[in-house]
Amino acid sequence: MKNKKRRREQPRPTIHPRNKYSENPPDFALLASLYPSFNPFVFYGRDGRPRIDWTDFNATRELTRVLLLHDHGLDWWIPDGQLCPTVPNRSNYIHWIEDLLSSEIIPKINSNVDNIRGFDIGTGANCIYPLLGASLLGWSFVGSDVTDAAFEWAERNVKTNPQVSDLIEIRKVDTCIDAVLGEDSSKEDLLFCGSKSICGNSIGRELAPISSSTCDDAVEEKSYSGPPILFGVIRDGETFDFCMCNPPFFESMEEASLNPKTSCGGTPQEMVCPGGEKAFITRIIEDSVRLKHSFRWFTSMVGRKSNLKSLIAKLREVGVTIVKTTEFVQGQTCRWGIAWSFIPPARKLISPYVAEKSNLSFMLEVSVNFISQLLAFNVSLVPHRSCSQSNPFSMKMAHPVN
Ligand SMILES: C[S@@+](CC[C@H](N)C(=O)[O-])C[C@H]1O[C@@H](n2cnc3c(N)ncnc32)[C@H](O)[C@@H]1O
Repeated sequence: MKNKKRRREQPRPTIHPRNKYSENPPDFALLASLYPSFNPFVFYGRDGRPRIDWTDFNATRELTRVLLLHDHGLDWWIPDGQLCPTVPNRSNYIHWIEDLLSSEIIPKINSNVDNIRGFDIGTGANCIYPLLGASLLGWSFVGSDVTDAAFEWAERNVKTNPQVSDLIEIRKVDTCIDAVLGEDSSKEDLLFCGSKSICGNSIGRELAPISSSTCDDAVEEKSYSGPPILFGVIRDGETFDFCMCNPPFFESMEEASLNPKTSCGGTPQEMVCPGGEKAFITRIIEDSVRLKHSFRWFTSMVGRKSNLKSLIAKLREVGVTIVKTTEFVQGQTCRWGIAWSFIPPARKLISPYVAEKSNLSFMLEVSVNFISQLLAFNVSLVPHRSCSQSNPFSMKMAHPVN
């Protein structure tokens, strides 16, 4: 009882310990003194502390610009209205992936390549994840997007930073996907062609949804019906250590505008998708089945905790070997991270399924011929450094990977 009480009293983690801002939050007064363009957005509250108006898009964009410049040496800009990322929050997702990769529970796909290679689904005009991943950790990226604005501005943000530009490729998703579907695509697969819009906007043209054989009841009526996400975008023979995604969370702009406390911009194309994030991530899961040999980890951000349960059920259904979740506490709001893999874990496991109430992560039992499964994935069989975690079901990391 005592222990329980003590556990509850512990403060919730708000920021990853390796996050640049975990010990030193952005100093608005300092930034205002160094960057005259930021100065007009800073005011002082009654307590004498410097603040900005989080509901002012120009203020949040200028803060992001000066933080990327001051702390990361990145020259960055986005046009009015495009989704403006908050740098400390986006960094948390990068560091969580860093934790997943370094845990070595899932062996490397390509042991010859030292360089970590990621795929950022929906990189946006801001291109924030590739810019942070490349500048903080030297990772290389392909960042995809469907809109012209995202493609043009992401490319611009890469080109204005020659120190990372060789590490980042921006890939425009071909919205005419009947040309790129693989041989195993059935007639039930979606066809989407012609419009430059993605899901969510009235311009989008939808045809048949993806094969119902892989859909469970929970998502049947809200299948994703937009342009390709991974399958059809990943090229033959490409391999990645991970993919990441900050999906269009919402089903409508009304839903997206329910948080008046901040203004981070965001166009309908960036924020909205029929079926919302659940449909979008479900499609990523379906794609991951087809691309299971091309990625070590698949990951996505999840905006609603209630969606985690059905997404995890879907992952079990498609036969993943491991699922990890985490919580990102971002100011007043919470987001979740979900990660999965089809690669047999590096250590043989005992229990078929462990999912405590407080711990949604699990690994499936590695049952049949462990070594031949590893070989099928072309993973390195070199012994790995031992992990500090003794219990693979609750991989304890400095930041909670629950
Ligand atoms: C919520 S925004 C995330 C932008 C950026 N990654 C960030 O974190 O600020 C979602 C992005 O996904 C893009 N998107 C939507 N459908 C897509 C698809 N099928 N393939 C690639 N990108 C897509 C949107 O255009 C938008 O830029």
